[in-house]
Amino acid sequence: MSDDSRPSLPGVPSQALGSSPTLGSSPALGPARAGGPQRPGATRIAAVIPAAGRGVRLGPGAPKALRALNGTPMLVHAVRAMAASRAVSLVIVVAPPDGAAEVKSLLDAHALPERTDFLVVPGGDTRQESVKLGLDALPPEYEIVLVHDAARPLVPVDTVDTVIEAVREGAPAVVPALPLADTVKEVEPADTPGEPEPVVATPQRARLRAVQTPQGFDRATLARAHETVTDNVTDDAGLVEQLGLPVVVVPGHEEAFKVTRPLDLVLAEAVLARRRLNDGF
Ligand SMILES: Nc1ccn([C@@H]2O[C@H](COP(=O)(O)OP(=O)(O)OP(=O)(O)O)[C@@H](O)[C@H]2O)c(=O)n1
Ligand SMILES: C[C@](O)(CO)[C@H](O)COP(=O)(O)O
Repeated sequence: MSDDSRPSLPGVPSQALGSSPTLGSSPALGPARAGGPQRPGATRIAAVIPAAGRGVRLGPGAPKALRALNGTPMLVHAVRAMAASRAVSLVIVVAPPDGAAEVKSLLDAHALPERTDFLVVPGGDTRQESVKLGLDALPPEYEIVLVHDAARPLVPVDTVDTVIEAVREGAPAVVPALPLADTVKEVEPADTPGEPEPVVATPQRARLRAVQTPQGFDRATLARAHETVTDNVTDDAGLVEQLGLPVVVVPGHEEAFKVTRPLDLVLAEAVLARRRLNDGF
């Protein structure tokens, strides 16, 4: 059991809405709990969390989003990171296609903020497809949407709020990013793994940024990008770039790193331990 499972916290169990095929054509929009009080006219902001990946690079085991960090599933950390922003009133979790019910139960069993609504929908074969499925479940009144990897469970709330602020100020797409520590080479990829790869170019490092999530969007722009761009790209802002629209960069955070390989789990647990120390627990 995770270190913070709370099977019967008031207000928690009904939030995560299952999207099992038995629930009909709009399963994700089942009996949503009404969100917390909204200022009349306030812009509604939702976060979509693609969590349907297998985590092949992390090695054998449960789907990556369900792996524990300090006893709590990575996905729960990521959901809490989005819900930590008071501006976010809905979180849509895109679950492994065969695991939506399990994800719903998982969210039911963990304490999540009362003011936020939660939906669970099944994902697709690629991250891009999963994000699109999450967007399809977004109720019409949401005007700003964040897309956040479940695999970046420790992003601080200040980073989330910085992204939101830049979208509110009018940017159609916003990415948090950090300068690179390593020099990057462009190579001619080898046909066989392990074969030498000739260097083609050395991009100027000062012009490069490592991009994180949450990425923030004007909802209509992101929906259009997902509907019209057919190339498979590795992040959502890349789709918006292909529409010819500007993408704004704001400062990322080193704790927003992506848990991709086994060593990243070690780092994530160390970050959590440091937070506990700093919080005096
Ligand atoms: N079909 C997919 C593939 C990925 N993702 C999500 O996209 C995020 C970033 O992807 P990545 O870190 O590459 O996760 P995996 O695809 O699980 O990792 P791997 O490539 O090692 O299998 C993750 O939160 C992952 O769950 C998703 O929702 N649907
Ligand atoms: C979206 C992303 O996290 C930005 O860095 C990244 O592109 C996801 O890549 P992945 O290969 O799906 O992990």
